[in-house]
Amino acid sequence: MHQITVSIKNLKDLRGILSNDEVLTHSERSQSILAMVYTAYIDKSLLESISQIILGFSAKVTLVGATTTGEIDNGKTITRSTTITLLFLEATSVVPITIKSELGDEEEMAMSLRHQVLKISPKAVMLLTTPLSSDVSVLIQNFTKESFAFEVFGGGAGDYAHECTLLLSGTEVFTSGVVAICFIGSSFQLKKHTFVGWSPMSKEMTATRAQGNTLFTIDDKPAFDIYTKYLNIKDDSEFFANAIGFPLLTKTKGDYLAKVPVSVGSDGSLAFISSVREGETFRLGFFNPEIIKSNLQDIKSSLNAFTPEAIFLFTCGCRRFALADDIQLETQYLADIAPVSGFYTIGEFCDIQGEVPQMNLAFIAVGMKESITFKPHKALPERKKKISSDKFLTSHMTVVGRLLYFINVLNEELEQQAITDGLTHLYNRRHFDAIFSATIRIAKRHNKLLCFLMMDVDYFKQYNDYYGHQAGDKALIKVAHCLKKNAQRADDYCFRLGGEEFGVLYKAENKDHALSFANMLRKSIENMHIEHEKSEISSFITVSIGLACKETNTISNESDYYKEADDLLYQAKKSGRNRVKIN
Ligand SMILES: Nc1nc2c(ncn2[C@@H]2O[C@H](COP(=O)(O)OP(=O)(O)OP(=O)(O)O)[C@@H](O)[C@H]2O)c(=O)[nH]1
Repeated sequence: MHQITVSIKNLKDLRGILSNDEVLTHSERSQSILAMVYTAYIDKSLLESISQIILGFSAKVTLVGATTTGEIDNGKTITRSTTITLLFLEATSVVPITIKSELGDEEEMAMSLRHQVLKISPKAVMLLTTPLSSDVSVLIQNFTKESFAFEVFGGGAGDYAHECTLLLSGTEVFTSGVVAICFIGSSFQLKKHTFVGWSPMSKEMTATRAQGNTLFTIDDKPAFDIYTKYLNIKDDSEFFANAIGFPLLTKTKGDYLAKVPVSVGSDGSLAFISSVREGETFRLGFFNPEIIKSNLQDIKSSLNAFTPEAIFLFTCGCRRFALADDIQLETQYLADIAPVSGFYTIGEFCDIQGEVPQMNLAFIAVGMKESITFKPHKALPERKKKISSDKFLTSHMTVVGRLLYFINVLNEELEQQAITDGLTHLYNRRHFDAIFSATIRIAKRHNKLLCFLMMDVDYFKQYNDYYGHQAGDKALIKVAHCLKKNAQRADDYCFRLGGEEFGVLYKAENKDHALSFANMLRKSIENMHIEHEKSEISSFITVSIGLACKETNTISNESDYYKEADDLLYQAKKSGRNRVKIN
């Protein structure tokens, strides 16, 4: 395998390149040639002329191309240009599959693509898509819905004006569809890496209303609020450029995926280029040069050990805005391992543990080789300028990074304090109010019984009067500790609702289970044997419990549900204390 990339200014340049000795020699030796054209110009006739020349060069050529928001020429980021990459393959064949489409038939397009790809069993499939005129998330999700035994990677064609993108396949130039380049051959090998390089900084938030690529509400408030409230980003012509620095980060398979909002709707909704799921949680992220540096170093050592013969980069156009001139450091970083080509995308993707998320802001590096004979690792040449001492980590960025880190930690501490009761360290009443409605809403999606338990310490006034207020505090801490110790499942929540009153929210298979759990809590408290001489029903501290269990679809009103548990607690007290009353 051998890769040559050149930038051309005109068709004469292209003809010159195709007649140079290096190209002719590799062409002769090759079984197939993949020619890729990446161009900033949304110019159909330019692509058609390029196609005529390249296809006329050799019958071995498979020609594909895309418009871009930046091109990569031997690792160098260049803009407003046209690059031609020729990948000479000695033992691999390349089969292109081209599907043109209209908006809305992505599912059909995906099925047809899948059917055609499966027939030829490729090792890897590189996809070029048209994100401005088709829903790429739907295409990719359906294409990879069932298991697949090939690697997938690629990116969306770009356009500086975000108006129209073009794909090229053979002699065809079109605005909507997909081109799949299938690599077939037993000696073809590939290694992919991806990272984002933005770090989370805010509290976790939930997409409470979303459909398709539109996010309407975050934590039940208009989604745009988070950009105005926390970042002072306005809904003006600069919105996209400002929001790039602060995308929403979702955690997927241990790593963060970034989603950058592209525009704001009149209802305060945010539009993205990939879909947003209701219930999805995320944090606001910030651009973190330290993470980028360390990810690049990891990729470099992994790719160096793989000894690729060519590297393709699919890197999000947004990275160029955020990294500005430093972008060169990122794309050139791998160029001393193998020739690096590629382009800046609108949305990029690659398979991660069997799934292919549509990414944003990501950097994808794909190393390829054909040789199966052992090659010793190339010792990495010393870079004249080490990445750790370069512009990536100017003192300014380090300070900003650390300040953000500080804010983050502070944020977490404040958040924890705001929801915790100072005496018992259980969740406080305020957090109960937030969790109670959220639990009811989320539980509606499951079929379990939701249980709300209200608990009150018996004869606690007498306890305080006899043992003193401080001893009373200690007793409350012990009761709280006992609750926490016994209610440990991920969706058990214990609260101090106020004074000597506690609440537990939990789920159960049925009422019998719910009741025995409540009785277990009650007995555990009595079994702590906290002496209570003034109790009329026991020698130790005991509690009374009201327990309201509900099928979640029968809860129409939170306050009625709360009152039901409260009334049951009252009945437990009235009927003798140290007992559970269930509905
Ligand atoms: N030590 C201490 N006492 C508290 C705290 N909060 C509330 N209390 C006391 O808890 C007692 C609650 O008394 P009551 O509401 O009369 O109830 P009770 O004595 O437990 O009687 P029953 O609930 O009917 O069994 C009051 O004396 C409050 O002052 C606290 O944080 N620490």
